[in-house]
Amino acid sequence: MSDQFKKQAAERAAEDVTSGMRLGIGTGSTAELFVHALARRVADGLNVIGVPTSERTRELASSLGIRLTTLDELPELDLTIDGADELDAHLALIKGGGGALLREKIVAGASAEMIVIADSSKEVATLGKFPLPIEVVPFGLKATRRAILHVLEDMGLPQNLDLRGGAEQPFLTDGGHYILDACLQEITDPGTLADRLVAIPGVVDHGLFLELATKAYVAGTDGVKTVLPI
Ligand SMILES: O=C(CO)[C@H](O)[C@H](O)COP(=O)(O)O
Repeated sequence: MSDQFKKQAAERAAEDVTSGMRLGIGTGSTAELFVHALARRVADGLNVIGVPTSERTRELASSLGIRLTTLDELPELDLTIDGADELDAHLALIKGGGGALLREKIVAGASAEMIVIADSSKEVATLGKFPLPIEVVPFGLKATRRAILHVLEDMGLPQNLDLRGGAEQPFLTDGGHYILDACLQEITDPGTLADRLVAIPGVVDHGLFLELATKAYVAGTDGVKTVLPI
């Protein structure tokens, strides 16, 4: 069922794309459904250019005939469309379940608008049930991990931090970094947590996307609803 909802949200977002747009194209299963919907419109004559947020998305979009470039070639975008792991009523997000958070955030930050596409299971009152991905450089991993744990302790948050993929074969992002997933349950002050995490040397970025999304299409049993940040 959730796949059907993801498809409905993705197809609704594809309707918002108009000819001439410079698009950021997200990563994940919902974003992939958007890529398919966009490719159908491109085949019908829609003229757009896209910047993918991962190598995975680049391969799919290019195989479906969507014209692509890089953010270096096109540093200003009109619209990014991407999935999310969680969204709240302010359209604060947790992203990075697919490991593409850094490029996703850079691309969303370069875009005038960001539309989130999701099934209704992703809507939450408070962010944090989904583990927060924190992207770190491999050098000094243990020291960086300790510094993150210190911040979590200081903020009264649970100190559960897992290296994605495990120590034997850590997951590597497109940028060659590791991901630490923080199981926090309830993030009551995402702004402070975001600021404190990025201030740690060794932390590249984290999956809190604050004040980036301008609209969401959330699909569920009642159809696709439009959510604007409160
Ligand atoms: O942030 C992401 C990838 O880094 C995805 O947008 C997020 O994980 C949602 O994925 P899906 O659409 O497969 O549920």
